[in-house]
Amino acid sequence: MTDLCDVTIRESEQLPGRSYDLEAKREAGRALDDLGVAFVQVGFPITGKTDRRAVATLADELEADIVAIARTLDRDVDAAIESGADVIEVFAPLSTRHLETTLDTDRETAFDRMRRAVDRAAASGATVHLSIMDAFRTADEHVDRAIDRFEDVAVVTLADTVGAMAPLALEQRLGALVDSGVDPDRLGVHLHDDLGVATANALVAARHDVGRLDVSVASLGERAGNPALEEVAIHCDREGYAELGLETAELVPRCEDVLAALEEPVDERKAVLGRDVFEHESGLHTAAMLRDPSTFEPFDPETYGGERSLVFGAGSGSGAARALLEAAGVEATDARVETILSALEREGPVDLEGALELARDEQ
Ligand SMILES: CC(=O)SCCNC(=O)CCNC(=O)[C@H](O)C(C)(C)COP(=O)(O)OP(=O)(O)OC[C@H]1O[C@@H](n2cnc3c(N)ncnc32)[C@H](O)[C@@H]1OP(=O)(O)O
Ligand SMILES: O=C(O)CCC(=O)C(=O)O
Repeated sequence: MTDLCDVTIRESEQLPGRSYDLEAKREAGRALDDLGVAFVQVGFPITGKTDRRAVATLADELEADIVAIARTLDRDVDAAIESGADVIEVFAPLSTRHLETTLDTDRETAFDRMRRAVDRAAASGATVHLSIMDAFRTADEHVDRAIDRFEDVAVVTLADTVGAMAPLALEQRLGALVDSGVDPDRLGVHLHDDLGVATANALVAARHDVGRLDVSVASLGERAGNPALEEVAIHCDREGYAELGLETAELVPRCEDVLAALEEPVDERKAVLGRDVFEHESGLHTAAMLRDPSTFEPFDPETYGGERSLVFGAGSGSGAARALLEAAGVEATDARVETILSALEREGPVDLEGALELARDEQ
């Protein structure tokens, strides 16, 4: 079993110019809860009372465990404790690059600060997760040491902070960790999509049965975003990579609810959620799909609460016209096919019902 951690609210708000009010976060959180996501990462309480209130409110209202993030600083951990988060996720880097530029300290001091922050968070009674930023540009030995040293935290997340990881490399790294005896249930993975393979990477992690997998609706998140929740969910459902515990029949509408709550548009061609993805107009495709929709679709969108639409018009061919006449119960003579094609060209684009109406008129 892999628990999904939805990071949409926290990650998407880091995009330039974004700010979501409490009501938007509550609505988004409710939709994620209905979907059955195990963790919802809501905010960064040290940033101010808006995030503290959002974490506190959602922790009260949702079934999902609410995650608040904190640097390895007492004030960050205290703010996360005060917010009442179910999970305090302490994050810090161990890569040489980040130690020099972000923390301006040495690795041992960074380890000591992690220990202090983790102990402080744990003393509050909250569950503690630890996220190693930039983990895949960090020498393996340091990450391995963190996994080993922080055996007391429920999950150690490895973050591909800049989205530089490739699926085969991730496969090797996670495989090596599991082969060396690390319990995958203790591992989390946080990925970014800068090189367009975040979902592929997430599937690699799911196949390794990691305990926590971070995703976001429609990939919303810093820069190119994170693995798309909906893509990961459908792959896992179809291929059996991991049991995610989601209400998959509600997947599309609940993701749409999250986007509506945050007033975030989705690209028309975005896989699964984009408007164009299950809309078909070209003649050869619609002709075949009238007989069997699976000809040009990887899955029936209704399985996940979505819907397909067929569009007819100038791009329709005689195959589609014939199939429309057959579906309307009208004999498909050559003359009728010609008439239908002219009607579609004149009236189109029309939806399936409109096209069937034209076909029935031929009776
Ligand atoms: C996981 C991520 O993506 S990080 C989340 C990014 N989100 C945001 O930045 C949210 C908006 N940010 C903010 O509101 C502010 O930047 C705050 C409240 C987070 C921090 O504000 P401030 O502490 O005043 O300063 P600033 O933003 O410059 O933070 C830099 C400090 O954080 C420290 N720092 C950064 N990461 C860490 C870490 N993981 N652990 C400990 N310290 C850290 C730096 O060393 C630096 O310390 P210094 O001030 O002693 O030099
Ligand atoms: O893993 C996390 O949630 C925090 C770290 C992060 O967002 C990142 O490194 O990209």
